[in-house]
Amino acid sequence: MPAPINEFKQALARGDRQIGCWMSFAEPICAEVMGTAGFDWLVIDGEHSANDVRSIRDQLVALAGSDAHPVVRVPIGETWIIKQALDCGAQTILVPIVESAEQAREMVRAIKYPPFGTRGVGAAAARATRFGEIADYVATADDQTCLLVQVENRAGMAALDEILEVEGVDGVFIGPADLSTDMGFKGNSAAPEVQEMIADAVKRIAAAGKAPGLLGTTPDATQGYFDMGAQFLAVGIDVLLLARAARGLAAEWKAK
Ligand SMILES: O=C(O)C(=O)C[C@H](O)[C@@H](O)CO
Repeated sequence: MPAPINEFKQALARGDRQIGCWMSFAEPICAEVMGTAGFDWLVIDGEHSANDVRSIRDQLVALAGSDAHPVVRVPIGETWIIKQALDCGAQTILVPIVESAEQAREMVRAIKYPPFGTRGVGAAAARATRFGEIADYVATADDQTCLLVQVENRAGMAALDEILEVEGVDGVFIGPADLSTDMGFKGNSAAPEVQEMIADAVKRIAAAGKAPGLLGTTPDATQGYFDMGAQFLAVGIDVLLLARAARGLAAEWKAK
């Protein structure tokens, strides 16, 4: 039995648009609810949410019955956390703050087994192999792992062309919040200068045959990124969905 097919990776390779959502509650039951919504992909955010490897694992379990593909964002691009996420059953890894082609190559190696890669071999007892049931996992997993790197500051943008030449990078996510802050537009990813840089990066990513990705947290921003051609596009964050709905409901009934 081979490793599960990564249909999200295949969709990106076909050029299909994939609509997703960020998950920041760091709670399995919330992931299970989000898994019923109909998104193509869902981010388990290990960078800006109170996630650890156990909660990441538990959210992967919660999404096992969903058609939404789980994307695990690790807190930082380090091999030890990536191998833990992969052994927990993640197949798609999102790495924040990638600033060079060498860093991107290191991340590609981290999601692949030796001799090409550096991923540690501990799958026999891991959830990734269904605890040993997937006998051919180690031999077949590399084709199903998917690497998405985040380019989200001026250094990364300066290295974007070299990053795009790295084989094994499947997609490049532009982080609007971090990019705008690094560009000097703190809290203002809508600044024309930021939007111009994002639009240019999306074109270059697509022209290189990689998938461009973005996250919009307001209708206008999301529509703008959709129109730019973002291929894997997150259209919201679970925490904001609840917070905004709750505030609106309270205001509606308290105003009566
Ligand atoms: O820089 C960004 O924007 C991202 O990487 C997404 C944020 O980290 C996400 O948490 C929304 O603020």
